[in-house]
Amino acid sequence: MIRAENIHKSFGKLHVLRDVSVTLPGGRVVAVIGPNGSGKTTFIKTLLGMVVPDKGDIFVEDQSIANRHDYRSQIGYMPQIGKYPTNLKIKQLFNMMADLRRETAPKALDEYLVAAFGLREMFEKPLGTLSGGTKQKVSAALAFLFNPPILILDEPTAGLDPLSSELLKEKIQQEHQRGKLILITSHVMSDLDELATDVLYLQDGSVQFYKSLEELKEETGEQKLGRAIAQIMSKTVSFNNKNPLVGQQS
Ligand SMILES: Nc1ncnc2c1ncn2[C@@H]1O[C@H](COP(=O)(O)OP(=O)(O)OP(=O)(O)O)[C@@H](O)[C@H]1O
Repeated sequence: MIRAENIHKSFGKLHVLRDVSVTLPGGRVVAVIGPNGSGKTTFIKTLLGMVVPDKGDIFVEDQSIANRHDYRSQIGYMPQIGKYPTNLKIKQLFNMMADLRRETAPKALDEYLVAAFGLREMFEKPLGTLSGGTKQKVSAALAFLFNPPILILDEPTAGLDPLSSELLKEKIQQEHQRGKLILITSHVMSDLDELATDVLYLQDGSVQFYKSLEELKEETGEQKLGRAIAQIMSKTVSFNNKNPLVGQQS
């Protein structure tokens, strides 16, 4: 379980997170949704300790993460864009991660995605030579490798081909069935519709709502998450204010 309490974060004058307080329990798949720039990645990074909040605290399994890093072994993280040393081979990256995790890693690694994505056949390839989609596969396989109880996936299916995307979604569903907490940010509403149990909606760095998918669909009268979100966004975003063409007629 993760608990965020009154998280604030600014970059210079830009207030990116405003008083974010949420509890993310085990056994749930929470979709973190919001317009571009609404603070989703920044929020995720505060949970990982990659961004330090200006105010507020985060608890993982009831322990504050302030000035700690050991809790990170409980989290598998798939970044939006994996940045790896270009000359390192896939195999070396996996060995290096296993080495770093030596003390906390389980005896049996979860190599399901390594096999499903055929990564072993590419083990000798340097990371700098991989296509964007293959890099995504490496990031996904690493996130699941140490069988962590919490998974944080930032745009996990972006750049994956349809088969790989299905394989990853199947894996996410399996891990959900095993009671893990899974956080996903994505702009692909159809994926979230299949995977999410709850929706955390951020707008300008504030929590606009946090509710179950079922509740959201019931309230909006929509059967699809995409339509439910579009309905909410159309109420919160003033189209005319954002439309550069409005008011330009002479
Ligand atoms: N390190 C940083 N320094 C300065 N500004 C930053 C930094 N990280 C993020 N921002 C700004 O904070 C805001 C929120 O960014 P963030 O990446 O969290 O949004 P997001 O909701 O994940 O967006 P998207 O949907 O486009 O991925 C943006 O305006 C971004 O430019």
